[in-house]
Amino acid sequence: MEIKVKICGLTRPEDVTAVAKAGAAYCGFVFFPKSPRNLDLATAKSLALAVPAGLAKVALVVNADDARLEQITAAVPLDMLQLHGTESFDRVAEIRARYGLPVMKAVGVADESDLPALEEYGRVADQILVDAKPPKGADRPGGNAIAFDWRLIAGRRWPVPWMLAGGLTPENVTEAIRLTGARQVDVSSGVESAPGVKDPARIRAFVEAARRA
Ligand SMILES: O=C(O)c1ccccc1N[C@@H]1O[C@H](COP(=O)(O)O)[C@@H](O)[C@H]1O
Repeated sequence: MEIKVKICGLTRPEDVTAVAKAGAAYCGFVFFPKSPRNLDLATAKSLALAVPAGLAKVALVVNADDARLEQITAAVPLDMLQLHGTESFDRVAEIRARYGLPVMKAVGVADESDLPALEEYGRVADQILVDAKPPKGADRPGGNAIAFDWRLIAGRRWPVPWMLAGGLTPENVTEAIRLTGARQVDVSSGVESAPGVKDPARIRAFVEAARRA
């Protein structure tokens, strides 16, 4: 099975073109004001409408309440919600039932003690995103270009499909896939020329490197 790539944090129409051309499976739009990739609803809608069929559109939110989720899902055509905050098991299940979209729950990993949560969220979410835990004092829970020790999850499997994230780059993604056995990978910072500015050559290189694994 071919490795599926998600490129997260698109902000411009040319990013959509680059991601589609490179052959990624998912693209991500960030709705988190403290992120350099944050989008307003109008921009997100116009980007999403430009996404070709076959490239899944994912909205990344952080502890969003119902009012915010209603705004986003009403304005932007989407294929998946990515919950990247401290959403509880019940909240994940509630969002999944209420919005009619598959839900991917991000879980931060720094050491062994973080692994049981992956199993537990795997019982309520459609997919899990295995990401690095943010550093203390970070102003966002992801998108920090930080990797965790991939050996922690080598050979582990969960009840639902999962994606590897955190500090991935075109230079390290082949090794990350070989070590962890991931079949899906997610990147934001590693394919940028500056925070929030995607680089088409790095996007292409990332997808090619993931396929080489
Ligand atoms: O990208 C962001 O700004 C962001 C903000 C808040 C939560 C998550 C965010 N990004 C996600 O974090 C991981 C890892 O990103 P990186 O490749 O290390 O930059 C990825 O899933 C992004 O979608």
